[in-house]
Amino acid sequence: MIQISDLSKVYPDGTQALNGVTLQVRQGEQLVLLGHNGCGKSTLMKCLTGLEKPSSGKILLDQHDIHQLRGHKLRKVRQGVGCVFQQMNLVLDVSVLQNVLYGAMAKHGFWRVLNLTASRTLREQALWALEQVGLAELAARRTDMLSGGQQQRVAIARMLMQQAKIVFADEPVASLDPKAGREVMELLQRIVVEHGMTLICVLHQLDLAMQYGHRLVGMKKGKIVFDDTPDNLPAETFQELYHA
Ligand SMILES: Nc1ncnc2c1ncn2[C@@H]1O[C@H](COP(=O)(O)OP(=O)(O)OP(=O)(O)O)[C@@H](O)[C@H]1O
Repeated sequence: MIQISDLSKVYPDGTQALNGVTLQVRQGEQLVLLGHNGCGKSTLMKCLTGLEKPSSGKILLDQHDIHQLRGHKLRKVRQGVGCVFQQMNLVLDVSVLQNVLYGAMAKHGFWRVLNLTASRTLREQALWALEQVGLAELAARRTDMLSGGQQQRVAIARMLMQQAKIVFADEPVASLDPKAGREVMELLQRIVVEHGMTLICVLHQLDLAMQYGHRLVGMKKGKIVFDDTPDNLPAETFQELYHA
């Protein structure tokens, strides 16, 4: 369960990016965040992943306040959180297998997840994760030799390796062509459903949002302006949301 209570964020230059966001996301829910450029979606994702500190309010991930935790306890909570971001957060000059092995770093430490020193079990797990995303045959390839869609698949394999319970995806298909984007969303949804993960995903494509979100949350000027299932949202609501 993710509980966000009255979250606000004011950047040092005075920009108010979030203004009293309150949201509860149940285990296994797939939520899509929508909204015009600059409405605060990425800031919310950064607060959720701990990259930005909120100015006020609280975020509980499975009852743990991530902005209060330190050291071992923080690492333990982070271990259960997978990220698939637009800037893919992969290490590009190492192998695909190595990137997937990094998914086990929070649990096993840096030295034990290096390809040369990792246990056979860990390497088998990483290969299994790559099989799940259809990339096992590219395990030894340098990551920067993969296409954008393949790199996103590696990020999904890494999150499987991590045994993530919660997945934050910030515009995971933004840099992909429509076909590759749809394939990545299809894969992400299948993995999330199969493993009972909770997903919060920022999307700009309304068709993808309608197809892959069980729940759509719209933001405007740092606030939530709707929160409903795709079936319950009239087309005008979307138009209003994206009206400049
Ligand atoms: N580091 C920062 N310092 C100051 N202002 C920032 C910073 N990061 C974001 N902002 C501002 O905060 C507001 C929200 O930005 P944010 O990136 O969260 O929006 P967004 O909805 O993700 O937009 P997009 O869809 O374009 O990615 C914007 O006005 C943006 O200019």
